[in-house]
Amino acid sequence: MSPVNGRIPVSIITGFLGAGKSTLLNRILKDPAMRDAAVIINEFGEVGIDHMLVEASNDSIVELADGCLCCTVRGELVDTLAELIDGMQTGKLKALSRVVIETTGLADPAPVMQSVMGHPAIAQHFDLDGIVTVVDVVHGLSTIATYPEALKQVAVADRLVLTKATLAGAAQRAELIERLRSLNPRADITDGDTEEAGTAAILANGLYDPASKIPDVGRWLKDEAHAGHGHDHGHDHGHGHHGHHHHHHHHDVNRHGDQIRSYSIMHDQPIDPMALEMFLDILRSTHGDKLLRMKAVVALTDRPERPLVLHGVQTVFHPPVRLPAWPDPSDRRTRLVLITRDLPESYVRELFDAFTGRVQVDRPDRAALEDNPLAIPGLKM
Ligand SMILES: Nc1nc2c(ncn2[C@@H]2O[C@H](COP(=O)(O)OP(=O)(O)OP(=O)(O)O)[C@@H](O)[C@H]2O)c(=O)[nH]1
Repeated sequence: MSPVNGRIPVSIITGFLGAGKSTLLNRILKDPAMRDAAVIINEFGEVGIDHMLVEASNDSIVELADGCLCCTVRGELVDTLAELIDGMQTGKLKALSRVVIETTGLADPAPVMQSVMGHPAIAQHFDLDGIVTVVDVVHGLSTIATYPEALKQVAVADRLVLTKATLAGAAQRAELIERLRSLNPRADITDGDTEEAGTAAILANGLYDPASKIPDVGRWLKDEAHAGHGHDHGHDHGHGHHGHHHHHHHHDVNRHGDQIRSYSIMHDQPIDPMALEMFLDILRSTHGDKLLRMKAVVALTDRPERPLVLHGVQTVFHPPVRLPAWPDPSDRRTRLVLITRDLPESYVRELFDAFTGRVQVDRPDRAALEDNPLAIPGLKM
């Protein structure tokens, strides 16, 4: 793959929380055609987990050495793209064949696209080469109906990749496809479990053409162009966003309404597997519907040197996976990142503390909760 017109193709992988973006990206990165690609991963929450998982779950150390470059966005997307150009011009980076941007699950794709298409200095060097939207067959329909971001992600796609079909029925899949077609008649629809879905070819979709999309897409892009680059997307409300994450305004979780919150929990000591299981059980059974996304890398008392990776997507908890080792052996702290709707951080934190032994005055501890799960603080909210 060599850049067209001297400009570098940029592909965006988007899709709602937990749809399977990173899983797909990990597969694509194994394609030799991705050797000279740069990957930009956006995530929110003050603790990064995605970069650990992307690196850990593909043998990308080799791919990195081969020239596949992984970087986590530190500032705005535009700055990052500008840095890539600068790196190539000063010889610090070899010529890139492609850039792939994985957005957060709540990303409104319009500002991301606008960064590439609407910024003169960037557009001189990069061409938007397609938007791949990952849609989870289990949650797709309800997610599109509930979250405008999910609907936009589908409407702007050049290609839709369906995941988790084996966890859903054929009728559910057919109904989803019908809805996807009504929102986006032209996008190619690819099954995520096919070989084709895991290759670089699905990123190459020809140059982006808003005219072929439903009329709203053009309007969204115009809205973003009007909004300019320096506008304020919301306030911090004192939750969760520190340091460089202030710059992530494209992905500021607070842009998505007051009820949606992202927060993280860190823990220094290995956790008893039973305690973890009970914490998750109670969280899921009492408030699973409010848990949009949970990602965790956990040190268990049983083999703390091999962290457990947990993925919760709404009410579905995927089978946990043990990593062979910590991505960064010098930091073996447990991290949980949660994205919730109408579920306060204090509730989750107190529940976690109750099971991991950080008992507080006036709060039920683990023994009390095992006796009477209804003693959970906030349960009667
Ligand atoms: N059964 C099944 N599980 C899948 C499939 N694709 C992804 N998963 C699982 O779904 C969970 C979430 O996948 P990710 O790839 O992390 O999803 P994501 O879209 O990157 O998540 P966010 O970055 O949080 O938005 C993981 O446990 C994956 O193993 C699929 O096609 N089938």
